[in-house]
Amino acid sequence: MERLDKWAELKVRVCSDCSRGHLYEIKTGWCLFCEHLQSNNGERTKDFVDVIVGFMGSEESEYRIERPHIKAIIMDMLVASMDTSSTTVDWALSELMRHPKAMKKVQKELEDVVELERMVEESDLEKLDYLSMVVKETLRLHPVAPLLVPHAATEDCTVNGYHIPKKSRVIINAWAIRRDPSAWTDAEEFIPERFEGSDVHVRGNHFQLIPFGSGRRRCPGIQLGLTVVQLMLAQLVHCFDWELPNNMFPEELDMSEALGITVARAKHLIATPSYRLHK
Ligand code: HEM
Repeated sequence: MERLDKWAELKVRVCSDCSRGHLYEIKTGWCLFCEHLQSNNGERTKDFVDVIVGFMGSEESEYRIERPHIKAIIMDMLVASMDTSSTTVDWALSELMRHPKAMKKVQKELEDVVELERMVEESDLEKLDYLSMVVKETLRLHPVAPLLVPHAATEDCTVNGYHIPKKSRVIINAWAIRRDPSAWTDAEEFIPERFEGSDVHVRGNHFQLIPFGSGRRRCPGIQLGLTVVQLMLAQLVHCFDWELPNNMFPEELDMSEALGITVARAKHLIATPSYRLHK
């Protein structure tokens, strides 16, 4: 009910330049496109929208991009990036709270690399090896899109003796692969150290770990997704110590999964932060 009421409050605003209606807040009176077109004078750093707007109506470019395409691309990016990234951070923080030793190890790494006088920055991430292992292990245990996205065979093929006719719908169970005992020891356990000295990555070259899929239709947002998740998680555990409510023991934290296209925690993670930086 609450959510419906919120939608009812939303008013369609009209851009004062192109006169099209938009559902989002228009700060300048212009919509996203007109805002970008008006301020495309080299004074500010170009963003992603500037780059695609630059292709609009261009005769020379091999791409024919117009407003509806840009809207669809931005919508695709928002839908594909928001839940996936935030859910991964939620699972990572939950796992760290269930494993206080791992939490201490990440915080110690952050203290050594960043210290406690400032916040973590994106440029610090490449030096945070243990944090990167924690994120990999989280994506192994909690692939947010457990069945990836349905694929279709473009030609007849045979995999492991199974014939797959052209145009069949193929669904990959990434969730089951990550707990395959022939690929992982103690598959159910959260052990970031398993990636120490290992070249197994999440980018789709190692089929035992494919939280972003693999091949030409794998997630195109891998780099952005990993950066956002690592930076958010680093900031949360660098800036704050976290405590579970009612003196709950770490192992009592409920890790049940909710069913959905992306698999989130069934119950919200409730934890109390206390600030730990010196500034
Ligand atoms: C932790 C973060 C993320 C995870 C775990 C994730 C995971 C996935 C997975 C599993 C797929 C399906 C791949 C397949 O079926 O083979 C996918 C597709 C996709 N992702 Fe992500 N994603 C993340 C972040 C992002 C971000 C940040 C963006 C863009 C800004 C993005 C854009 C897309 C798009 C556009 C597709 C569809 C690709 C296609 O159909 O060709 N994702 N993602």
